[in-house]
Amino acid sequence: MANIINGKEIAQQVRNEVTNQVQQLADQGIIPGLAVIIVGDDPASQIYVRNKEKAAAKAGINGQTISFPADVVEEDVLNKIQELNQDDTIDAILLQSPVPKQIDEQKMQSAIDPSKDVDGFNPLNIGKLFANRAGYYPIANTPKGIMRLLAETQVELSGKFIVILGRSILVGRPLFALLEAQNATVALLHRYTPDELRHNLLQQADVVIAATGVPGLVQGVDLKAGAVVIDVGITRLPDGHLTGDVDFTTAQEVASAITPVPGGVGPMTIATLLQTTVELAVQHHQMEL
Ligand SMILES: NC(=O)C1=CN([C@@H]2O[C@H](COP(=O)(O)OP(=O)(O)OC[C@H]3O[C@@H](n4cnc5c(N)ncnc54)[C@H](OP(=O)(O)O)[C@@H]3O)[C@@H](O)[C@H]2O)C=CC1
Ligand SMILES: Nc1nc(=O)c2c([nH]1)NC[C@@H]1CN(c3ccc(C(=O)N[C@@H](CCC(=O)O)C(=O)O)cc3)C=[N+]21
Repeated sequence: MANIINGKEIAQQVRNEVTNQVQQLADQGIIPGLAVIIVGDDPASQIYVRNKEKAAAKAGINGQTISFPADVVEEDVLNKIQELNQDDTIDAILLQSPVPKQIDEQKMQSAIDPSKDVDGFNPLNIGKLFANRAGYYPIANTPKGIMRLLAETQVELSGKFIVILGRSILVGRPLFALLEAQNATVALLHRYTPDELRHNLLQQADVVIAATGVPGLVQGVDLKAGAVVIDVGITRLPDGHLTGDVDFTTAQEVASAITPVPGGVGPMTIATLLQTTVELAVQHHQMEL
């Protein structure tokens, strides 16, 4: 039976670290500022944004949410981003995904000042990540949180074979770069990966990270005995429950460690967002913690 990785507990540890850092900054008269922009009324996005706002307030971060109606014109969002770029009280800007069709998400991501880009979506920051550059730059929080989960669970990465399912800029792609930088051999799978190839690669994987939003994509029989399984997927079932991409019941019989949904990667994403916000504030004020 697998060790169930307690994401909630590790996330709480990260949040305690962040709260301490915020207190140190407060002693110098600095309050980190996080602005979250949300466009439209997607209920799932609304919940995430509310969670982020609550978590920021609890840590002593100045969180503000800017809501636009679903039919907002692109120029209004762009103007808001430019205003926040200029605002000295704001250290971190997040544009909640997805956005309605009339908004060019990539254009918005490029407009966010790279030094306030808390999602790490600006091409400058993505380029640094893929070049494995030294020095500080923001990295997407879900992948960054997963790296912390793996470190806290003492999962060896160097020389291991890792399969990532899903190649989004939010999860799969940055994870590929982070894991490869730790000397793992990484396969990045997607919708066009043939089923047979997916099964073959999964059989060999020491670590499996599923981030597709396809419930049940990974079953216990797919896994190598002792594999570490990280389930990023979140799908709300008709009965209101949340489920991941991994069939937890069969997978936990084969895996050596596995993250649950909820209570695994999700809480780490929120905690890491707060951590990155504080890091950006430290950078802006040229301080060290
Ligand atoms: N726990 C957390 O903190 C977070 C959870 N999530 C959840 O993770 C999941 C993924 O999110 P996100 O990356 O934003 O989603 P996207 O929809 O942007 O990307 C999904 C990815 O999965 C791939 N995919 C779809 N079907 C299959 C399949 N059958 N086999 C292999 N790959 C497949 C897609 O391939 P292709 O590129 O070819 O279309 C795509 O690359 C969602 O459930 C989301 O809710 C997301 C962010 C944070
Ligand atoms: N620009 C941008 N950056 C993001 O990081 C981003 C985004 N857009 N759009 C949507 C996804 C999704 N996401 C999650 C955040 C928290 C939980 C989370 O807290 N999950 C908890 C509880 C979930 C619940 O109960 O609803 C859990 O899994 O235990 C999940 C998913 C961030 N995302």
